[in-house]
Amino acid sequence: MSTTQSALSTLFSPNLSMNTTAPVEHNRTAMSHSGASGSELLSLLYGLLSLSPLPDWLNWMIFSSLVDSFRHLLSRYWTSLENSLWLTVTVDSGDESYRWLMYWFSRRTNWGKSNNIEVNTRHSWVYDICRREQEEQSAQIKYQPIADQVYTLWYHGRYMKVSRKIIKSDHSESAQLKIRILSRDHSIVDSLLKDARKLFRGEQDRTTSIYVWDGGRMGAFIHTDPWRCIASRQGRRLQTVILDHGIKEMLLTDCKNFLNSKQWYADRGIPFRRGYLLYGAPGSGKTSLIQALAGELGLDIYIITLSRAGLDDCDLSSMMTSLPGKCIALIEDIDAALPQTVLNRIVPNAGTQSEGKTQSGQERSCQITLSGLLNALDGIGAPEGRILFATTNHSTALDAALCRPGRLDLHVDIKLASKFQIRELFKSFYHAYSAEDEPTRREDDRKELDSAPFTSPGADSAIECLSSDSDTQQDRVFSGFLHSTEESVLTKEDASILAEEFAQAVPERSFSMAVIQGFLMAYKSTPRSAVAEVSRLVDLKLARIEMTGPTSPNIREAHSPSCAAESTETATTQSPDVQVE
Ligand SMILES: Nc1ncnc2c1ncn2[C@@H]1O[C@H](COP(=O)(O)OP(=O)(O)OP(=O)(O)O)[C@@H](O)[C@H]1O
Repeated sequence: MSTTQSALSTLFSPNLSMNTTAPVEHNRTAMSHSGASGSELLSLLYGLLSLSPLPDWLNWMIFSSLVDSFRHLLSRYWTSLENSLWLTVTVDSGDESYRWLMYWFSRRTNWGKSNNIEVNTRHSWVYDICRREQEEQSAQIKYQPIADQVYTLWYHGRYMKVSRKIIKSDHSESAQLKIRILSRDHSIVDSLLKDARKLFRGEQDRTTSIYVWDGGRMGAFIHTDPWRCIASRQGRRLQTVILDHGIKEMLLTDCKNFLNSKQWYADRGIPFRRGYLLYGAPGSGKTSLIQALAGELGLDIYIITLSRAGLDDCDLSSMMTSLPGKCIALIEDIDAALPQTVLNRIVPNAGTQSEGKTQSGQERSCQITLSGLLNALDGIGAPEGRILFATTNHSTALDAALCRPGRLDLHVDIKLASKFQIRELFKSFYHAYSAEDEPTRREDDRKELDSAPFTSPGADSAIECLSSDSDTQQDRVFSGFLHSTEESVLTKEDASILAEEFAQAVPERSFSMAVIQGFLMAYKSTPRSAVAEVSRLVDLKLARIEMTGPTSPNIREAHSPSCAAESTETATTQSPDVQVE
């Protein structure tokens, strides 16, 4: 047997020994394992080549190319056969459904049984829910598929393979989920996506997640998602935010109308974005209102911290473009983050007026320019569908270009507490549903507590340390209201009567809701004392809160002249259905 013939038999079957010097008998025996068709074909080729007048080396070349083509054909045939049997779905991490599916997979019990598992706190939306469940119900933490590992599972009686691949490029990193289902029925994919979405949304509806931007980095590691979930919790109820009549309702309706108007915007070629500026004194409820609205609208909050060290226009732009389709983007204290030079043009020392929100340290590291911010808000890459909320204690410090419609469409003045707010806050402190349920016990408790002289240590010391004119700064160990641990519940009627008395005594628009809340906190167990002692609140030096925002109507149009500088841009009112006071 020639060397060529031996090589032929070796090449034909990959399972055979690559030892070309092995005896023919051995190779023949081995070949018999590769099946009758293989050996017949080999014999045929062998016969043909032995007749060939060509030299051995040429025969060998012809044969190897023939075998190669055959293999190639076979693998193509096999792939198309496989493709016809399997449905393959690939989902990129940028797509919303990626999250649904990752969450759905994290809930499959077989991840927990696998030897290779990954707990990825980066996708902390998934992780947070699991953690919360664990805390609340002692449930087991679920895991997600590790990268480059194939997992198998059954879904509705269909066999399924799942793998996750990390795709790296020079500057970015993303992930791709590949799902293969042994089925030819496309409806199984629909069903899987619907199930995953339902599970995800069902969980999401109950919570508001708060995200911060970290550029996809966590320590030295680069991750796919630049937003990190820092908290996932039940949204604050809108009823617990007490504002003057109509403000909450107006904002909620406006947000809802906006979210339902996607087609309307598309038809007119208007960018589908909406911005709100909430301005007013510190502690008047701006952040609380945004949280409550997010809960009511079922949206997550993405916090954009402009004062983040080293953040520049480029980062800001990628921050904005990486926002998901539907969310609330929140820029708190938008004035405090802008460079001093921008603010000084309008309000000298604006950066130092805000209580506790001076720009010290920030201005040095802040590399955001006004034009960078303007472009990020409604530039070419700015995402559609998002709602932007910006808060400030100095609305007059903001550049008119920033306040114009399209960037901050609606401006709402959240003022210091009105009589109505004071009354309602008082009621919410001392009236609870349980009062009706167990009137007798509560009434007894109340009588006992209220008949006692004013002894609440928290209230007493807080008032002592805050009210005395002779107090020197050095003598004070703390300032503020101590929190009383006990609480008292009044009947609805009693709560209303006392609330009225309390509201009468507190001057309107002089205190923020946060200050009044702090005061009442010290009297949790003694509502009557809160009323009796209210003059001490009024006398507080602490109450010298400077209202720096305009005192004009609560809501103003975005192109209101109260935006300090004249804008050279053309103001276009986007939504005709805005109710302007
Ligand atoms: N209108 C309100 N209704 C109910 N609680 C309020 C209201 N305003 C403020 N509070 C309470 O005061 C505290 C501070 O409120 P919040 O952070 O929402 O104020 P803010 O206006 O965002 O303040 P800042 O401008 O300093 O960020 C919270 O504990 C909140 O519960």
